[in-house]
Amino acid sequence: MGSSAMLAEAGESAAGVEDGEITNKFKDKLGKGHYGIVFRGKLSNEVFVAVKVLNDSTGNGDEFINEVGTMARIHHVNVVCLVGFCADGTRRALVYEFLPNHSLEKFIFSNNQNSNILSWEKLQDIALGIAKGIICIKDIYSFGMMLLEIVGGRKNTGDTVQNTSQAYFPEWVYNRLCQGEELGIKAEEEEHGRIGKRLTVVRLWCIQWYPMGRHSMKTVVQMLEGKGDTLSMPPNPFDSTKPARALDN
Ligand SMILES: Nc1ncnc2c1ncn2[C@@H]1O[C@H](COP(=O)(O)OP(=O)(O)OP(=O)(O)O)[C@@H](O)[C@H]1O
Repeated sequence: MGSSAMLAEAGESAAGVEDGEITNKFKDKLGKGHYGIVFRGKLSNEVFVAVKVLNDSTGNGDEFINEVGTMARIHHVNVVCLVGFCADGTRRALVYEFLPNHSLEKFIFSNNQNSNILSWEKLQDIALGIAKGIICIKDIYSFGMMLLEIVGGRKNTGDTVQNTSQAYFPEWVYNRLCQGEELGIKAEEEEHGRIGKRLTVVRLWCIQWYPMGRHSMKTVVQMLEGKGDTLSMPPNPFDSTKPARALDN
């Protein structure tokens, strides 16, 4: 299957992932995502890596190999670099460069109101950086869901949001926007309110029911950069009756 090709480039073998040599027998768990558990590891050249051991998978692995192929072609400063992978029957693992600064999640969902809270400008920069990074995997929907977490994860304390979880519901957000009502975005400055609204509108464009109704990542980048008159109101994302067409150039 050629599963060790990339690791070989890094001077490693797939067996080193499987038998836990790279991860010191899977001792140091970094976290858990939807697709598996991530362990800290070290290659023989002393380079730290993060090894994501995927949940039990089915199928013959073609999809996995295709996915790896796509990820391996992405080289962007804003996207974590895939160092290698391992595929042995249904056991699969991905090896990434190790990122020491924790995940975005930690900063978005921090319980401490005073520390680790990212400014709206920073959040916008991060969203833009990610959009530029994935401009060629075109996963617009996932990007929209991530924006949902970025905006909704902020502590919304305005009177308009009785229940902070409302900010997570795109339908609620969409209706408020249509009625020109406040989104309950906590913003001390007018500009911050504008950024919050911009991120919200972009995310609604990204999660349109029909893929053809979603904006391209190129347009998303322009919207996030605030270029031109690109911040038009999207159709109702949940209206599955009429396929909307995005107004991309
Ligand atoms: N390259 C990495 N370097 C350091 N830590 C990582 C790395 N990748 C993942 N982690 C840690 O492992 C955790 C789980 O990551 P994972 O990519 O599996 O899921 P996620 O990004 O949280 O969400 P999702 O499952 O939706 O992709 C992260 O929150 C982070 O703490």
